[in-house]
Amino acid sequence: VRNSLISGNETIKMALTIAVGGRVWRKFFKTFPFRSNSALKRFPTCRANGRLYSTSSDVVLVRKDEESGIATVRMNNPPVNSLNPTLMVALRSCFEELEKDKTCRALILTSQKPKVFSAGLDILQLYQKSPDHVAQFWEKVQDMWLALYGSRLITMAAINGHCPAAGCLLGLACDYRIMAEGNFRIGLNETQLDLVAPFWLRQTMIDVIGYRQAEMALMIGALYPSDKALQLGLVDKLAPIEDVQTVAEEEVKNWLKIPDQARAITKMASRKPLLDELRRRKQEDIQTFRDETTRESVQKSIQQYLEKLKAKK
Ligand SMILES: CCCCCCC/C=C/C(=O)SCCNC(=O)CCNC(=O)[C@H](O)C(C)(C)COP(=O)(O)OP(=O)(O)OC[C@H]1O[C@@H](n2cnc3c(N)ncnc32)[C@H](O)[C@@H]1OP(=O)(O)O
Repeated sequence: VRNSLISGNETIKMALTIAVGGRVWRKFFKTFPFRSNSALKRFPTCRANGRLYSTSSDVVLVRKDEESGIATVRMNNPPVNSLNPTLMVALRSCFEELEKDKTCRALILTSQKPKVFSAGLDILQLYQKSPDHVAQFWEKVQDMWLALYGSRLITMAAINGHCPAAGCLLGLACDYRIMAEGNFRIGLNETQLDLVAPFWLRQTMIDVIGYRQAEMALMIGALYPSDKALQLGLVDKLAPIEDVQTVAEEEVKNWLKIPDQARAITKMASRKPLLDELRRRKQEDIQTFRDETTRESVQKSIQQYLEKLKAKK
């Protein structure tokens, strides 16, 4: 239903707007200008082009190649890039700054620490916290996702290690996923923590791997090794861990041959309904998360999960 609505409404609306050169079209180009520039720069924190790309923390490192317009965004929150408020705010802010940068055309998201892309949400932020705390926490998850999933840029996940839960959420929000070969796992294992993936995350999983596989994967909270993930279409390509970044750059260069406008409009045509739905249901989604995670039985499960993580050593 969602897909037919997209083609039936959004695409026609967009095509008409393009044809008659209406307001939405002009607004689109005002919001998403397309250009590129020159010179390679490396930045220790979130600075690129002398401009601040994120918060003052160094949990996100950005390097932008001015010639190609490709920005590499590295998560740098040791030991496992768990998504705490600082990292999520920094990522969101970085995505938004790159979005505004007229010379930026593509974004590669990866981890500064090979072997773990991201361990997902910081579980400690969900344990024995006040309802207000978890509500604010969840809004940061939503905002980070909205900025990445709704980006006009080519977004590529260079998954150089484990990628569970909200790590996978980040990967699914990108346009293309390259994952390290070997004993690394990816998936939405929320049910293992007694959590239920929200509608928008569930939908992106369905969109990427199809209904039946997504339904099963979500129910059992499956974490797949990278070769199985490739087979399912959860990732698009595998590479040796040391080559993931290079392969991502090569792939982006292929995508850059496609005119930005047509690519970005096509992407928005398929993503806008889900983006709009989350924007519309944001408060309801926050309430669900707050009520679910603070439930006694869920708190117990989170506690047990944390104990299992510690006992692993
Ligand atoms: C209505 C409800 C809606 C809910 C929707 C929620 C959507 C998303 C949910 C989530 O993302 S929940 C998080 C799920 N994440 C996981 O299950 C991953 C758990 N971690 C691991 O499996 C492993 O850590 C790893 C990623 C495979 C890496 O293994 P490695 O051996 O390299 O490191 P560890 O020794 O396991 O960990 C080091 C250190 O970090 C702590 N830690 C690991 N993951 C997390 C985490 N997600 N949050 C907080 N802390 C984490 C781990 O306990 C270790 O701590 P120390 O023992 O060193 O203190």
